[in-house]
Formats: sequence, C-alpha cells, structure tokens
Amino acid sequence: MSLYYDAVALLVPSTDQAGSLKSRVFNSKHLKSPPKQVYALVSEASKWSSVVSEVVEKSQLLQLERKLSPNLALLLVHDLLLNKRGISAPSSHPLRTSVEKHKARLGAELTKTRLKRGLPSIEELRAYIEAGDAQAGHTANASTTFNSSQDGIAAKQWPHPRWVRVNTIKTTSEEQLKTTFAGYEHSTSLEQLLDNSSSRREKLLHVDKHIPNLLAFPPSADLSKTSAYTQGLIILQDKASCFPAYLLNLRPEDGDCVDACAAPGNKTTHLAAIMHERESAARKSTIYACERDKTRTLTLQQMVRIAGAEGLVKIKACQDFLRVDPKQPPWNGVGALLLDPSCSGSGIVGRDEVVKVVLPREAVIEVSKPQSKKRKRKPPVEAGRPIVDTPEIPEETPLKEDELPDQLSIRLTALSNFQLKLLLHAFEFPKARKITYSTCSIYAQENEHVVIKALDSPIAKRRGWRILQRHEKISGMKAWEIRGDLQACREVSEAEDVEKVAEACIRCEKGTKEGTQGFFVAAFVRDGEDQAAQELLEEEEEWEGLSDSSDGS
Ligand SMILES: C[S@@+](CC[C@H](N)C(=O)[O-])C[C@H]1O[C@@H](n2cnc3c(N)ncnc32)[C@H](O)[C@@H]1O
Repeated sequence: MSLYYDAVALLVPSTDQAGSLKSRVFNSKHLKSPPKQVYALVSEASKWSSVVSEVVEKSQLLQLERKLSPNLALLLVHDLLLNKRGISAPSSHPLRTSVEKHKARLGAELTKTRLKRGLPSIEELRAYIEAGDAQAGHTANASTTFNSSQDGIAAKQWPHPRWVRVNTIKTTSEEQLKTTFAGYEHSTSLEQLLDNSSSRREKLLHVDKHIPNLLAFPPSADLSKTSAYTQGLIILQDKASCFPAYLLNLRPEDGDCVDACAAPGNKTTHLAAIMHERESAARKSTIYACERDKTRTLTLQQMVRIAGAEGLVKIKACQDFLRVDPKQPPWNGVGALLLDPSCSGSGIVGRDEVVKVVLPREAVIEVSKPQSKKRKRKPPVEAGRPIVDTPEIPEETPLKEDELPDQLSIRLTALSNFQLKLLLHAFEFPKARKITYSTCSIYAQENEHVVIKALDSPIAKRRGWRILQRHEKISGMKAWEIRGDLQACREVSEAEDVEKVAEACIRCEKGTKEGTQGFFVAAFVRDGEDQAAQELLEEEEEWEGLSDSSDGS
C-alpha cells in the first residue's frame, strides 16, 4: 500500500515542492516504493483524472467509504479499472477491499462516461485520453473543469496533429500523395482529422489550406520510419513554423536572402524549397544561414544536406548575426531576411505540459509533467550522426522549468531587448526590402511589443521600413484568421493606426482546432530608395571606377 501513500504525497504537491513531477519523484528522499513505479502511477492517474473523478463522483464512493480521501480514491480506482494488474496491495488490505467491493458500480460508471463521449470501446477511450481530449474538460459533470469558457462550458483542448512539409527540392506533393501516402484517406478538414484521431485511424491525412505542400496527420502517426522521411523527401515541421518562409514570399528579384538565426534549419530548408520552385535554373540566389551556436550549426548542416539544399544555402557556421557588417559582401546583396531569434519557447506544444489533476469533489491541482520524449531537448548532435535519428527537431531552447514570475519577467525583458536589437540590425541591410520576424512565444513582450518598438525606431523611419498590411500578404497569410493582440499593441503604442498594426501581425494559438503551436510572425517591407542604399550604390560605383583604372584599360 506504500505505493499509494507515496503517490498521494506527490499527486498533491505542497507549496514548497517545486519542480516537474519527474524531478519531485526522483529527488524525493521519502519514498518507500520504487520511484519508477510511483512516477508511472501519478502520471497515469493524473492523465485519467477527469474521467476517473467523474466515475468516483457518480458512484458516490466517497460518501460510501468515509476512510477514502479524494486523492486515494482517484489512485485506487484508476488502478482497479485501468491498470491490468489492478490495485498493488495485499488482497486483504482494508483500503483495497473498500474500493474493490464497488467494482461493478464503478465499472458501470466508467462505461457510462465512455459512452457519453461517444467512444464505443475502452481502447477508443484510451486513445482519446492519449490524444489529450480528456484534459480538455469533457468533464461537464466532474466537480472541476479546464479552460472554462465564458458560458461555463469547458473549452475543448484539441490534440496536436503531426505536420509534414513535402520537400519540393526533392519531390512534389502529387508524387508523395501517390507513393508514400497512397491509400491514405483524405480528411476534408483538420477538425475532422483531429476528431477521428481518437479512433487511431492512422491512414488519414489532410492537405493544409494555408501553406502549400503541407500535410496534417493524426497525433499518433509516426512518419519518421518512412523512407520518404529518411531520404529527406518529407520534413516534420509544425504548421506555424512554416509561416515565416511562406510569408517572406521570396521572388527572384529579391536577390540573396539571410536566415539570421537558422539552426536547426526548418525555415532555412523551407526558404530553399521556395527559392528552388521560383528561380530559373540559370539564376539562383543564395540563402545565407547564420547560426551562432557550434553544436546547433552541426544540426543545421545535416538538415540542409538531407533536404538537398546545399546548392542553395551557404551556412555561416558559428556566425553571430549581430557581428555581420551589412555593407560588406556578401551581405550587401541581400534583399530579404528571415529573423527567427531565440525566444522563451512558451508557445511550443509540450513545453509547458502541466497535467491538471481533477479530483473528485472540488479541487483542481496542477502537477508539472515532464516534457514528452519527442519534445525533450536532445543531447548535442555529434558530427556525422544522421539527422534521421531525431525526428522532430526542437527549434528553441525552452524557458527553464519552474521559472518564478519575477524571473520570467526579467528573462522576457532580456529576450525582447535582444530580439529588438537583431531586428534593428536587419533593418540596416542596404538592399533589404522585406523581413519576417517570428517567435514561438505567446508573450506580447517578445511579439507585438518588439514590432511596435522596431517601427518606432529611428532606423525604421530613416529607411522607410513599415509593416506589411494584411491585405498585401500572400494568400494563405491574408486568409489566416488569428491576428495580433490589439490590447498588447495599445500597451506600447498610442498611434492612431495601431489597429492596422495588430491586424498585420499573425498569431497562432496552441491547443485549438487549427492544430498549431503558439507562434507569432510579422513582416516588414520598404518601398522607396533611401540614403543607405544610395550610399552603397555610390560606393559600388567608386569601386568599379577604381578597378577599371587598375586594369589599365
Ligand atoms: C528559434 S531558433 C531558430 C529556429 C530555426 N529558425 C528553425 O526554424 O529551425 C534560434 C536560433 O538562433 C540562434 N541564435 C541566437 N542568437 C543568434 C545570433 N545573434 N546570431 C546567430 N544565431 C543566433 C540560436 O542558437 C538558435 O539556434
């Protein structure tokens, strides 16, 4: 029975207990049972808590068995109904018998709660829980629900699909649909795909309506074993992460392009694919991919190689973007920049996973869950090790776990200062006419605030940088409904046209039926000529003049 007493203490963390569930379990000095077992029980029971609590409440177990606390009831009923081995305690233990004697009633309530969710079998209920829907609060009758909406009904938390970008450097969407995804049923909407995902129908896909060559699959789909993946024909990349390269809308006349913060290379390879589609064989511009970090540069190199983008991308290894001189070659020929700097990573799905434990009766307690294996930061990648070992490559280093509000605020200030500095540096490139700025952060400080401060900067005014309005955007980004946060814009701007700025910004939210991570992107453009470009032109003419005379011709 010690397992359950150990688990109760961890299910309900006291205020002085910090850290993820994993760290609390494995660092605990008070456990009598093996930590692995305790961890498995608490994380599973937490995941199932909305359903099990509903069962406990409906069966009136707590009223019938006064010795049971809500936490113990949750853990014991979970094991009785859902663990193949049942309750791990001697068969004569009074707490075990106090639950087991209600097995028929509890089982009947579980069936009712499953049917209420429209799930014909226990396997489908399991898939539903795994997909995360249960956390969404389809728990109308449990004492507490999640994400309450205004009408008091819990908002549905949608599971996160698997997104696949077809790498058009090596193949086409048509070809992939006929080969790798032959036999897949096409879902007409993402919503339908996600609804059906609880039934584990894996051979289902949806062709995205905003981003060309992007496909969605159910959350359980594992495409990292396909030969299309290992050959670099498809790339696992979240939908929101495809927005910046698509929004930058590279054209042959843009000339060279810079990806200022490039590793691991999702957006670099996307830019390369777009450039490959649009430029003629005779004339190819170059994408300069800067990455400051040595280890992440190795990942970038591997990703570019596997994507077949080596002919289009020049990697500037261990290059701090802030240290490049925009007026010097090769930077002085750059017409477009993609800026996706380090950020809090607060929008990434799985980064802030918090399991909300729904207890029978009134309490809701949050227990930090460790990041899922797939999203966990990988150890440094060794040179030469194939990238196919790391299916979804995280783009961001997350905020430290357990960050306190004060620490978070200090870190956000530091991050947004750094992000603004990078953006203002991008504004300096003499021939640049378009820039995208993006983060996978949900915080306005890193998003709308940076945009407004950049627009208000002397360099933006001097060089004529402005935000690209919604109606000017490429079709999929014009159609995208979720725009910038107007309130957040007003916090830092008194401008009359602040609504237009908010409308020009793009946000993605996590956990919605759009299937994206939390993300932000804005594009800046510059129309006329300016002093910097003129000076560069004059310098170039001077150089040409000098070289002419030195030729002696
Ligand atoms: C959010 S990640 C970029 C993700 C990448 N754009 C992608 O889509 O795969 C930010 C990257 O910028 C790099 N970085 C941060 N500051 C930089 C700087 N000043 N110059 C160049 N790279 C920088 C970080 O090391 C990190 O790899």
